[in-house]
This record gives sequence, structure tokens and C-alpha cells, in this order.
Amino acid sequence: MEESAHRRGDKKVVAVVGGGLVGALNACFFAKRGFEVEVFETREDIRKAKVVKGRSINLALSHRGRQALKHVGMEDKIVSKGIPMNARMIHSLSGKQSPIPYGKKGQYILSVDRANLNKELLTEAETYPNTTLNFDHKLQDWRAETGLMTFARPDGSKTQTQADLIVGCDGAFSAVRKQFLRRSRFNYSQTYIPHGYMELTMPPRNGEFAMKPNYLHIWPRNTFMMIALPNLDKTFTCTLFMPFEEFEKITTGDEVIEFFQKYFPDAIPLIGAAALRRDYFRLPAQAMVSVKCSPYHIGDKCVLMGDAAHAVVPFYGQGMNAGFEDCIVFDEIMNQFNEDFSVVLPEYSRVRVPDDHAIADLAMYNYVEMRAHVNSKWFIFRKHVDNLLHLLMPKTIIPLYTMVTFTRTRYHVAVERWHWQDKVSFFLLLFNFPL
Ligand SMILES: Cc1cc2nc3c(=O)[nH]c(=O)nc-3n(C[C@H](O)[C@H](O)[C@H](O)COP(=O)(O)OP(=O)(O)OC[C@H]3O[C@@H](n4cnc5c(N)ncnc54)[C@H](O)[C@@H]3O)c2cc1C
Ligand SMILES: NC(=O)C1=CN([C@@H]2O[C@H](COP(=O)(O)OP(=O)(O)OC[C@H]3O[C@@H](n4cnc5c(N)ncnc54)[C@H](OP(=O)(O)O)[C@@H]3O)[C@@H](O)[C@H]2O)C=CC1
Ligand SMILES: Nc1ccccc1C(=O)C[C@H](N)C(=O)O
Repeated sequence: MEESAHRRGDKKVVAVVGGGLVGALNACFFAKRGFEVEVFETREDIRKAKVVKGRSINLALSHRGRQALKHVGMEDKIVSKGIPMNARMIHSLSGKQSPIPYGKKGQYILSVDRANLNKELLTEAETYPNTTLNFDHKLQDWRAETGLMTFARPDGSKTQTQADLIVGCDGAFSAVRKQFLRRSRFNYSQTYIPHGYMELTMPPRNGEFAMKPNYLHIWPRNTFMMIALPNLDKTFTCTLFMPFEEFEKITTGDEVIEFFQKYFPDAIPLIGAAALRRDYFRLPAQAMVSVKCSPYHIGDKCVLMGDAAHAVVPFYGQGMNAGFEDCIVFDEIMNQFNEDFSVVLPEYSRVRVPDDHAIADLAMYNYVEMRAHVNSKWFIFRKHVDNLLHLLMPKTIIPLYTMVTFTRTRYHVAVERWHWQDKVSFFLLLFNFPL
């Protein structure tokens, strides 16, 4: 076993495990503070990879994520390559399209390319002279007492290195988190929902987007749905979310077309019948898991952030945004407590756990809103009422979606306010508030 050198001197060493979205961003946050930062990523350098592994081609970036990018001077660069989505575009069975705006005029979420975002963040992290990126390093084991980590290399060898702080940003199936499970008073739950997802591509039509680009398109079919987000190359990435048992019922190309004919007829010519027949069987439907745990730290040695701390189902488009906000919250607490890890880590767990748990629940809720509620006249009416009340009393009534997506209102506070506001607007409706 090879013993890799680790730097000490007067600077503390922070090991960021995982060079995905949150890990790469976090490396910038720690480097900015002057720590010696070592990033360890199991995969090869995504910037050199011929084939980019992993799913979810694009992501919805919103205020929390943007604020975190702003902290490290990356907001403009990323936003300039994003496509604004101003509203949901609801596709009815008959093919009618009706928009439901996300917020006030000028408020939008951005469709960004996951691979490009990851590449840009790694390149930014590398601009700090005190940061080293180590690819092809898969964390196998680590010790909370010493901060000693063991990594597996693609050639089968092992490397060990030590750090003052280990930051687990290694995603939903975190290897860092495994050590937490062996400790007393660590709470952990994971739930696989019975639905899976499958990504399909809608190509450009005559060199242009096949549908209006500045929308998040939704085909809500009550018990399942398809969505589509635009990409810079004028394609859309369509994602079909559906119970696994429904996916499994479709076994032939003809059945795929039959299914689309029944539920998404307007999408067939846009995706293309031949592509549908082929692409449906390219990859099996993927699972979605929600992981909640607490606390997020062990002593002054280790902390979990991003999906490693809180994998959420994707339906609010907040997983990455919440992970990025984790970095800001940690940074704010570092300022507050003078970078004393023995105080910062427990405080971070205390502050952040309720918020990450709240967005996990909201993400579950938003699936029902997207696939079913948007079909209801009552829901649309209530949305209008909320928007109007927000216009009349902007400080008192703020729609839930606005709080979650366009502000940094703590997620758990947003949930509390939502319940309270719901009662107020119901009361106003009951007494015929002149709307
Ligand atoms: C279909 C889908 C759609 C989504 N859409 C959105 C959206 O629109 N908006 C949004 O905000 N979020 C979205 N998300 C969530 C988002 O993808 C995640 O929240 C985000 O990627 C989390 O980033 P992360 O860095 O914590 O984890 P990851 O992006 O998974 O990065 C973890 C990294 O750690 C590495 N790693 C894993 N194990 C090890 C190990 N043992 N040693 C070293 N390295 C390791 C991995 O290779 C990876 O690079 C979506 C998720 C899915 C599945
Ligand atoms: N909340 C959710 O439902 C989901 C969230 N995600 C998140 O989306 C992001 C990108 O995902 P993507 O790049 O596709 O990641 P992958 O699905 O490719 O997973 C990344 C690594 O995690 C390990 N892994 C994958 N599935 C499992 C599993 N079921 N049990 C244990 N380990 C597993 C694999 O490691 P190994 O090589 O050792 O097998 C894999 O290399 C990540 O943040 C991920 O956390 C991804 C899927 C679902
Ligand atoms: N990115 C996603 C991926 C999967 C499912 C939903 C989203 C969303 O962003 C939904 C959006 N926030 C909405 O409420 O309409």
C-alpha cells in the first residue's frame, strides 16, 4: 500500500470526497478560505472523459444555487449558459398547451447542462493554488479518530492519506456516510419510491426547438407524468416518471407507440416514432431514493453535504440547489465561529438538518402537484388567489413555490408559512374577500 504525502504546515487540510456538483463547488469555498484542499473523485476527470457517465442531462438551477455560485464568482458564467424557464407548460391529452407562470414577471428557473456545470466547477476549483484534484480515487474506508482515508485506484492498488476535516460530498450512496451508520445516535432512513424515471431526447425540428424553449413542459397524467427541459443544442430532454410496474408492462416497440398514442400523442412526432421504439429500451427505468439522516457530522472531523446528507426525489428541482445552499450555510457558520470545527460542525447539523428534511418532504409533495394537481381547476384557481394576495400583501402572503425557488427563506420556515398562509387565504375566500 502506497502512503501518499499530505501537506500540513500551518494550513489545515480539508479532504472533499466526491468531485461532483457539490464537491467541486465546496472545494472553491474551502480554498477561498485558505485551507489546503484535496478533492478525491472516484471517476476519471469528466473534462477528459469520452463518455460522460451518469444520468439527468440537465438540471433546474434556481436562486439558492445561484447565490452559492455567486459566492465563488461563478454565477454569471453558469447563468449565461442556462435557458430560462418562465412557466410550466401543461400539455393536455388533446395537445392543448397552457402555461402556469412560476412567479412574477421576470422570475424564472434555468435549465443548465449537468456535465458542463461539473466541468466549470472543477476548472474553477483548480484555479486555486491550494487545491489539488485527485481523480480515479474511490474512497473505501476512513477513520473518524485520525482522519485517515483509504482509496482504491483503478489498477487495484490502494492509497492512504490523512486530513483535518473530511467533507463527504459523495452523493446519494455516500461511502463517507457508511461510517456514520456504525455510530450510536445516528438517525438514518431511506425510501425508494415505487416510481422510476427514463430519459428520452426530443431532437430539434428544422434546426429549431421542437417546442417553445422557455418553459418546463409537463404532460400530467395524474398517476404519472412526462416532463421536458430545453438544452442549448436545441434538443429537449424528456423524462418519463411512472410506477415501475407500468414501465415493465411495455415490452415491445409497438407497445411503446401504443402507450404514447394513448397518453402523450403530441410528443410522438416530436420525439419520432422510430427513436421512441429504440430509446425506450436503451436503459431500464432508474430508481429514485430519498435519504434523511442526522446529525451531519462526527466530532470535529467529518461533515456530510449535498446528496450524501440528503438525497431527495427530483420533483422540486431542488436537490442540487439545496446542496449548493449547504455550502453557503456552512460558510456562514464558519464566519460566525471563527473556523473552529469543534463548534462549526455541530452548529451546522443543528441549523441545516430541519431545512434539508423539509425540502425532502416538499420534493415528495411536488410530484403529486406536477402530475395531478395541475389538472385541477381548483388548484389553478388557488394559484391565482395566492398570486393576487401576494400582489396585494407582498410581505404577508408569499406563494410556497416563490419562497422555495426564488428566495433563501429557510425550507422549514417556508413549509410553516405555507400551512399558515393556506389557512389565511381559505378564510379570506370563505368570507368573500373581494378577489
Ligand atoms: C433525474 C434527476 C433530476 C434532477 N434534477 C434536478 C434539478 O433539476 N435541480 C436540482 O437542483 N437537482 C436535481 N437533481 C438532484 C441533483 O442531481 C443532485 O442533488 C446533485 O447531483 C447532488 O450533487 P452531489 O455533488 O451531492 O452528488 P453527485 O452529483 O452524485 O456527486 C457525487 C460525486 O461523488 C463521487 N463519488 C461517489 N462515491 C465516491 C467514493 N466512494 N469516493 C470518491 N468519490 C465518490 C461520484 O462519482 C460523484 O462525482 C436531480 C436528480 C435526478 C436523479
Ligand atoms: N435521489 C435520487 O433518487 C437519485 C439521485 N441521484 C443523484 O443524482 C446525481 C447523479 O447521479 P448519477 O451520476 O447518475 O449517479 P450514478 O447513479 O451513476 O451513481 C454514482 C455512483 O453511486 C453508486 N451507486 C449507484 N447506484 C447505487 C445503488 N443503488 N446502491 C449503491 N451504490 C450505488 C455507484 O457506485 P459503484 O461504482 O460503486 O457501483 C455509482 O458509480 C447524484 O447526485 C446522485 O446522488 C441519482 C440517482 C437517483
Ligand atoms: N428539474 C426537475 C426534474 C424533475 C422533476 C421536476 C423538476 C422541476 O424542476 C420541477 C419544477 N420545479 C416545477 O415545479 O415545475
